[in-house]
Amino acid sequence: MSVVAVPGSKSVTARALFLAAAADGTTVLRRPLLSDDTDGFAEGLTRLGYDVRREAEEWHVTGRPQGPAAAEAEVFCRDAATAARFLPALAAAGHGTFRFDASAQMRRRPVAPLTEALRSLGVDLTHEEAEGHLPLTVVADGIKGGEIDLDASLSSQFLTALLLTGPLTAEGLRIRVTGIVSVPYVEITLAMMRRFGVTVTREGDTFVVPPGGYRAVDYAVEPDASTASYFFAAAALTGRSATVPGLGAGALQGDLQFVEVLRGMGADVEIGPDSTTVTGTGRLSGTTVAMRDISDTMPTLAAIAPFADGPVRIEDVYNTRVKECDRLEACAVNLRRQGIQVETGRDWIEIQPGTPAPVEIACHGDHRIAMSFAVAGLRTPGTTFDDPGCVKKTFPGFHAFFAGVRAEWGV
Ligand SMILES: O=C(O)C1=C[C@@H](OP(=O)(O)O)[C@@H](O)[C@H](O)C1
Ligand SMILES: C=C(OP(=O)(O)O)C(=O)O
Repeated sequence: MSVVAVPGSKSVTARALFLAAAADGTTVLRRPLLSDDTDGFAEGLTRLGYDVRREAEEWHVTGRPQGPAAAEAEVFCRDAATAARFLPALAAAGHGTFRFDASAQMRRRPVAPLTEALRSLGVDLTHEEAEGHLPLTVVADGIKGGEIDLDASLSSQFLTALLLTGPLTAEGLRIRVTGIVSVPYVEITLAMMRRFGVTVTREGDTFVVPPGGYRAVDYAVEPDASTASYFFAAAALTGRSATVPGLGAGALQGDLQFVEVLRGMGADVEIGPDSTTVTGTGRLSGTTVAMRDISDTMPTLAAIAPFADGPVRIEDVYNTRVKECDRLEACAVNLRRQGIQVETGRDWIEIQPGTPAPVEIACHGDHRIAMSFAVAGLRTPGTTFDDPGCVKKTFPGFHAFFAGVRAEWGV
């Protein structure tokens, strides 16, 4: 058995940073994720004029309920959609001129439903190049609040941005949502807002966010469940056992449900109060699974799918096409290059059993493609990567850490 202590959650760290910045008082963040995304988020807050002090595993953020201290700022969101979608909403609730830009990868990803919603609330927001994409400039003068419609079928992050911002508006927000994906991420948002003192209520499809401030707290970040999926999958694939501490029955993150997919394929799964263990049984059966709620783990499953004894079909994952890359396409192309038979449709992929050939994996600058195929590489010696460093988005130390687990398992 191996105890695999994975780094903190990206999603929880980003939300905690936002909430801490918006709260009255100084928040202590324990064991935040140290990665490019969260570094970019924290740097963005600093640029907006917030006081963020980072000491390794403990970050201190002094909030400003009235909004950014800076009257003008340029924020570079790197590859992080959390920063690119949450920070413009935070800035809009303040007063000043704030410009947001991002990497080429993030510039390609949509923000239109969010920016249209902000505009309908009266925010002066201009897209500099392509409409609905970064770079964009917000000329902020507070948000009065009110009622808005939001299409969250491409990303739940638009809704999270507005929910987090709601308490900073004068009258609160009523957000009527259609077509939502990644619902468990919205649950993380609501649970964390409650922890910082704000309760959102629901009336059917409408989220009702009251005005009134957040309070600073002492917040421990739980380990990242999407990152844990690589070690759970590796255990299932190699007949080993992986225990991830800090992620148990009370975990906030929906991606922990990936272990239920592995259970359905034949792995032994034990979810304790504060840890989860997956033990491989030497067998992986084929499966059909809808991953709309846990789509960051789609590449994890796709990469190990050829080792199942029947077809693996993953459905309802259209929005994986607008992540760091078109993940359905990237998985299909890499699997085909390995000699595996794959079919894809608009929102699904089906992978046939086979023996993958060792090839160079095309990462498309996507940390999840790299980490997923590294797991599959346990059974395909000779697998290499065109851009192994792209893991820095959420887990800069992944390759060394993974090598340590392999050494412990002797695989
Ligand atoms: O809110 C969040 O922290 C996230 C929401 C999900 O995105 P979508 O809502 O775009 O699916 C997920 O894929 C992403 O990694 C993190
Ligand atoms: C989709 C992801 O990230 P982002 O927060 O940039 O959307 C991801 O981490 O898989």
